[in-house]
Amino acid sequence: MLSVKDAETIIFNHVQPLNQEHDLEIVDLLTAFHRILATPVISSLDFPHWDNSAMDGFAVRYEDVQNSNAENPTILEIVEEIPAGYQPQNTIKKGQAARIFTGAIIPKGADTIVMQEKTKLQENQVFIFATPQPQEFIRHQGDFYQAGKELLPAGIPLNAAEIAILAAAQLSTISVFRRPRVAIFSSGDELVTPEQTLKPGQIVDSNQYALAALVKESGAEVLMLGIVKDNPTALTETINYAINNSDIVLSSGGVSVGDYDYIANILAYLGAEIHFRAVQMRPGKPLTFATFPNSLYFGLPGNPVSALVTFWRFVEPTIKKFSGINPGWEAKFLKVKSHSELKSNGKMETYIWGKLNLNDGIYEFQQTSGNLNSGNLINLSQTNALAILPVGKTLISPGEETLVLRIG
Ligand SMILES: Nc1nc2c(c(=O)[nH]1)N[C@H]1C(S)=C(S)[C@@H](COP(=O)(O)OP(=O)(O)OC[C@H]3O[C@@H](n4cnc5c(N)ncnc54)[C@H](O)[C@@H]3O)O[C@H]1N2
Ligand code: MOO
Ligand SMILES: [Mg+2]
Repeated sequence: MLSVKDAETIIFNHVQPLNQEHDLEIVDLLTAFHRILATPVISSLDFPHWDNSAMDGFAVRYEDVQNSNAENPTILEIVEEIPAGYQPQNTIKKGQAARIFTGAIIPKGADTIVMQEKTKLQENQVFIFATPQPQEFIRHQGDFYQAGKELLPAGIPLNAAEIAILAAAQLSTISVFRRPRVAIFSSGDELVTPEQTLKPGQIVDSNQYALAALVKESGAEVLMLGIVKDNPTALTETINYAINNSDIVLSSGGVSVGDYDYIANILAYLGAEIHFRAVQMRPGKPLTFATFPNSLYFGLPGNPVSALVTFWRFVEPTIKKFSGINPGWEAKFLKVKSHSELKSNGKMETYIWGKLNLNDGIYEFQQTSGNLNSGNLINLSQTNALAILPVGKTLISPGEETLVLRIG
């Protein structure tokens, strides 16, 4: 059976990220949050824009104050007060200083700031009680960034820091990648909506809602196509619509070997290239991956945990890579101590859901309580990690290290 690693390689090799020229949207600073920058940003401003003071104090000439101490303070004449936002009018000459505040422009002639705690102000004179370092507390023009260089590279998600940088650079129309469009539907004769009355044998289509939430969390747009009966005609119609109206299609159910599991046949009928129909993992074994000329298709297994585990392991990084995130679209794994005993039959790469708990600042994995059955979605609540036992590993004892995938 195909290993998880090989399945991942096949999938990610088929993900062609959004195009830097054609897949753009222009957004403003307030709507840019969590969008992906599509083109590199270059500013024509230096940061800082001009030499400025890092402290409230006095702008001085270093050579005037280089022998100052508490017993022999240097006394300078204050010729100007420079608050932030004010353009200094005077040049500081020998024996002179300017009163200055944090962020204000350094006046001509001055080369050093003495913080006010090391001074005493008396009328228009300042007593300097300590010798500063030359250039101390001056933030020089261009120290942080020089105009014309790359300020932000394409492919990064715009979080608070990046939005602050764009605002500071006065760049308020921002070119981001459009959101990928992900179609979702559920297949199964037994499925009803949360609003419908349950008849014997029926269950609620919870996968559609879970997947919609995860797709949104991954930064994509959701196209909800509802519940489709285990009926080849209805499924063909839905899949055909989905592949023509989205970049990525997620179905859940109908991918195993049962008589009513039609998905793979319909994909083949519609001309898909089916890359695999099973992966050596549990839960999630019947995961199906296929490609059409303009869309990627994931046939997720119907069991609620299997659908989510395969989403976290394969679909989330696919959406991120497709969105243009680069670098950093890959799934992130941590090595942590396991608090619980973790078991597997050793035949499949096994994903065990649970929590990463902080213990004295160190993460520990704790398996969820109750039944680890891929049909049991109840104990998925508040889980935030999947511990992974590789093929061949049957036991991880408490205190032993395990690999985990962070989720949510
Ligand atoms: N003979 C075999 N039977 C099964 C195998 C196998 O290898 N040989 N694999 C099992 C595994 S593993 C899984 S996982 C499931 C996958 O099944 P399907 O993807 O075909 O899904 P269904 O048969 O349609 O449903 C399975 C299960 O999940 C429930 N379900 C389906 N859709 C939803 C939904 N939208 N929301 C909530 N729950 C859903 C469904 O009622 C079933 O209980 O196959 C095993 N069988
Ligand atoms: O391995 Mo299936 O995906 O659990 O029930
Ligand atoms: Mg089935």
